[in-house]
Amino acid sequence: MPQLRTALAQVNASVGDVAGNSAMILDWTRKAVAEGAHLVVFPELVLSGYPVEDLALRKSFAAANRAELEELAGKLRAAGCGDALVVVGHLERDDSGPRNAASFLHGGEVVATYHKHYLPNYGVFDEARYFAPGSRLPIVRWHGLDIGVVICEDIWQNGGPVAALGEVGVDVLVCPNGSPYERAKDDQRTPLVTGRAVEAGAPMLYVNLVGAQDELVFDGDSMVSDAEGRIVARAPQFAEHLLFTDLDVPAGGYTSTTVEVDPGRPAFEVQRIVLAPDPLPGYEPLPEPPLPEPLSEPAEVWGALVTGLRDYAHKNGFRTITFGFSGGIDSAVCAALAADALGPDALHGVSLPSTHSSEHSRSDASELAERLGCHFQVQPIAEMVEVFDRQLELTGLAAENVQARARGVTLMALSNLHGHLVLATGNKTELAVGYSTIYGDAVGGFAPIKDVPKTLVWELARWRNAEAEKRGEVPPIPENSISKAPSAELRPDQVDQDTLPPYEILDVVLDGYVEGDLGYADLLARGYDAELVERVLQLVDRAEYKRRQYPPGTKITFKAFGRDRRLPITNRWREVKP
Ligand SMILES: Nc1ncnc2c1ncn2[C@@H]1O[C@H](COP(=O)(O)OP(=O)(O)OC[C@H]2O[C@@H]([n+]3cccc(C(=O)O)c3)[C@H](O)[C@@H]2O)[C@@H](O)[C@H]1O
Ligand SMILES: Nc1ncnc2c1ncn2[C@@H]1O[C@H](COP(=O)(O)OP(=O)(O)OP(=O)(O)O)[C@@H](O)[C@H]1O
Ligand SMILES: NC(=O)CC[C@H](N)C(=O)O
Repeated sequence: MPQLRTALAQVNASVGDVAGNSAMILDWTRKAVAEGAHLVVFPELVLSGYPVEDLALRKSFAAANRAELEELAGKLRAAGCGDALVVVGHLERDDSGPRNAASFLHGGEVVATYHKHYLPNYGVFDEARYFAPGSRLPIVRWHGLDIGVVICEDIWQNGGPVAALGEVGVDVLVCPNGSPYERAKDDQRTPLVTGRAVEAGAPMLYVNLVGAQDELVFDGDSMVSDAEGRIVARAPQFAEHLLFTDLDVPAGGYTSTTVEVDPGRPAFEVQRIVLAPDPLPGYEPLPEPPLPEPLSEPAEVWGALVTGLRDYAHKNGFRTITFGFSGGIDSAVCAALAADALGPDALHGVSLPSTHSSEHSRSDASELAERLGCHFQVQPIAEMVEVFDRQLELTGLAAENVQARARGVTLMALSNLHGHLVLATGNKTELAVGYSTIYGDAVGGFAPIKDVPKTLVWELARWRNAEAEKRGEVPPIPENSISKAPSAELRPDQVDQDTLPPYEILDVVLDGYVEGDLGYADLLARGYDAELVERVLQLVDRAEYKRRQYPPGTKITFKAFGRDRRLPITNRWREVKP
């Protein structure tokens, strides 16, 4: 018979909205308590939002977080939730500096606080810049069970607080997380959660944020592992969710108050808080919900891209979106994403034909709008371009790029006029090799597919159309946009493949150079053509300045351009000597 009903609140917090996040925590705790939860756990830094970046350094922000936490404890009691134990992630500051903390709230009070020990400082994370690491392990005895807490990165490193809690003995381990999505991350996450549960000898309650913050998407995927390492409950990805589990754990009682200090291992101070020493009587558990079906790879990426775009727009106050519909694959995929994220009525597509635009670019663009049921207008740019060409006597590349820039100016004017968010439609492959016009098609506020390699753009288009067919809906993307050869249409009969290697080869080489950080010799050792590798590396290195000025966009890969890959713009190092 179970003795503890737990609820994991997989919620979408907003960075900086301390009052709004607090109201959300209150609301979700009420729902959980109404369903009989004794323990409610929220994600990492849920009160401040995550990541807060340099807001962590601001004393006023840390003080507001701590004050709100204490008020929240009172509000929870006033709302009839004072008998529950609620774990809330929050920012605070003490003499050592800012802390990434999680506190236990009960009976109108903050009864114990844990400070994250391992601070991730790689990839997109900079937590050593912000937080002082903690070394105190509060263990709260609640209805006869000893409950310990660790935070996110604490389970990604060996020999830290989980090992220590395993030694002293806990009955339940809770883990609030802010773990961003990337492709195939679940292959690491699930074994980590189950492995740490086994290590601690206790069920692990892993709760992750959901929703997006700038370039990061949190996919949720909260889960519960039993002490033997079996996943017994799991929340869906990309949706808010309250995950209930009835725990049937034999209370072990603590074995020790101190942790053995191994040389080379961090020391921890165990702090015992007894709130309710006796176990609850056993009760009838809730029926166990089935584990959600894992999403297919393209469905998961699509979910991440939709979430990233929707939350960027909404959290920044945009209700509508505009960008150029060229009839090509990139703008078509961006349009399908925007329609899924904000609804077709929020999408305002614009065809911007120049003298080099083909007939199919216009017809494919209008067919896209028709299929999606979004707004659509045609704004020819030929006359604007002609004025520039004549006045500045433009030829060659300068004349080609003015077309892309006339489009950029037009779209930004429509944004100013109507308040639309402008999307830049570039994909990861183009960003890598600098295949876009700076201040031209690179303008915009958000770039939804900037971390999606071109070959994956096609795969997503085919997948999204097939999904529509399965559901008996109109496939959103015109077949011609998928099958035709990509072209910038900046001069007559131009196609991408005149100047770039075939995308199938390019993406593989880029994967080695960008994601794998391989050097020239390593790439040759993989059997790629030397001349092609040289060219690709030169293109990538030269385009750093352009990438640095590209709009933010959703991260889906292990290494996205931006925070994940920081290279100097002014840089004379060349893998291949000129
Ligand atoms: N290190 C540096 N730091 C700061 N700025 C730097 C710079 N190096 C050049 N620049 C500036 O950048 C300018 C060159 O960049 P930019 O004006 O963009 O021009 P550029 O990169 O030379 O040309 C654009 C390329 O993208 C292709 N394109 C354009 C549009 C769409 C697509 C597509 O299919 O999606 C492809 C087009 O065919 C062409 O190959 C220079 O004139 C200079 O002002
Ligand atoms: N004729 C056009 N009308 C409207 N927008 C355009 C037009 N041509 C280009 N654009 C805008 O500029 C972006 C870059 O397009 P371009 O055709 O140069 O290359 P692309 O990377 O192959 O993109 P796409 O696959 O969307 O065509 C397009 O996605 C679109 O937003
Ligand atoms: N917030 C964190 O500590 C996240 C770090 C961890 N490696 C993750 O990606 O899940």
